[in-house]
Amino acid sequence: MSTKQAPLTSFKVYVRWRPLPDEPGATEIKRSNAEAGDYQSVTISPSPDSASSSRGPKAWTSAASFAQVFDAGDDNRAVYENVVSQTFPRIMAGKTCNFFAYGHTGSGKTHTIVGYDHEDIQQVGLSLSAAKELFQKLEELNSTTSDGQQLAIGLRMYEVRKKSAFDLLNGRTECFVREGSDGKTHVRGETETLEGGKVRVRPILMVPCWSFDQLRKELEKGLDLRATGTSTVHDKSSRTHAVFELEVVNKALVEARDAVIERQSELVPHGKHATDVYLEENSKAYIQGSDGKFMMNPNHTINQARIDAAEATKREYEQHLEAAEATVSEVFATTQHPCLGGKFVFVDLAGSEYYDQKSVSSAAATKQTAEERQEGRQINSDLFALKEVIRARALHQARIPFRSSPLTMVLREYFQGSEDGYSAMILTVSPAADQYAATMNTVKYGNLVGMAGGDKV
Ligand SMILES: Nc1ncnc2c1ncn2[C@@H]1O[C@H](COP(=O)(O)OP(=O)(O)OP(=O)(O)O)[C@@H](O)[C@H]1O
Repeated sequence: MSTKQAPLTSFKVYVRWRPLPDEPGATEIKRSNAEAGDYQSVTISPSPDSASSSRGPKAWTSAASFAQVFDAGDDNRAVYENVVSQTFPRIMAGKTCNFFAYGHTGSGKTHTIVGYDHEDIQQVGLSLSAAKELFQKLEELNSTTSDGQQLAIGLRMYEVRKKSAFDLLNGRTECFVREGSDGKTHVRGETETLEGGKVRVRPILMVPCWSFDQLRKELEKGLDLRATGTSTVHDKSSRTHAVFELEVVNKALVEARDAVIERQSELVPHGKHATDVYLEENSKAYIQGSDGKFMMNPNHTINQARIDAAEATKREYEQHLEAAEATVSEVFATTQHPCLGGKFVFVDLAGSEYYDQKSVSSAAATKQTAEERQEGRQINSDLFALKEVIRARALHQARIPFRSSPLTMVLREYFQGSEDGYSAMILTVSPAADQYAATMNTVKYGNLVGMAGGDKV
């Protein structure tokens, strides 16, 4: 691992080499890094003599766009301590920090974000290590906090696939990604009709966890539901972007948010009734004459009192909703803990082999089904959109293209979550010679992202 730490700017990109896969005949590419100020550049070449060869892939050197480079010998703990741990002051101030793993299938994204060993602290992925350290900090605060204000970690886990999100803590329920009239992205499930005509649309479920063991068990249950497709390279290849969110919550916040969902359910039938009454009264007020034209119906007077009564009831329920929303704001305003609402977001992005589908060999492309090709195109456009969002933010552009893909729509809340939040991307790459093209594509993508990030614009 390079030991130098780049300053904590708004976006940083890291490179992580995985060990050479234990396969017969596996050979390594040549690779090196060079320091330039606080950052590093990476040089890769397929074999020691290829730089001078006139045929085949050549050596390639990135710009100095990487904050740090982790070697194959660096374990998850080392990555955690260098990438995530330093962001705690922001989380404890209630901000949002996002961490993305980007790389080719089998390069170590899931290994980095969640890990395959959930017990050994050296091996657990970044999300579990962050949960562990966060619980330690919350326990200290809880020791001097009254009962109702005790802090916990709210866990959300979902996968984004095509235009939907699948809630991993709620039986993989499909939720739809939409923009609301308030300009915010809403990720909500199917409409459920409840007793008394109430209509509920649930957001992604958040499970409050009061101990590390509880959180780990919930996470493992969610992981069992992760979709795995087939891949020519890695049979557990994920074709989805998996999002793991850890938010500092307390009982009052959980209850206040539940009350908002409840008040929204109650409002829906009254809103619908008010619209129905208005339309009914107005449609009776007009009749069609023999010439086909509409005219006032002389036998009907609009019952304005009926319309007003329905509107008044609707308004009453709107006020209940406004009061519930105000309670959520009040919980934040009156908390003794500024960390309330602080969020870690870890994203295990879909395989980078889908990025720039033009580079997929025709042999590999013909092996894909039509659905796989369509899925590949969507992943490609998600990853392109993510790069553009990061770029636009770094350049402080007035218009950030969050709407370009369902992935960036979902991520909007996290990017906008707090003004001085922080994001990092870890490029996971393989040193195997037969993965050279994939590695090159990953590093090139990260180079573009890293060039845009933080203070390098
Ligand atoms: N840095 C690493 N150290 C040790 N083992 C690793 C490392 N990176 C990956 N591996 C191992 O390689 C295998 C594939 O890794 P992983 O499942 O994390 O890949 P992935 O990038 O998430 O792939 P996919 O996109 O197909 O889901 C796993 O068995 C994992 O434990």
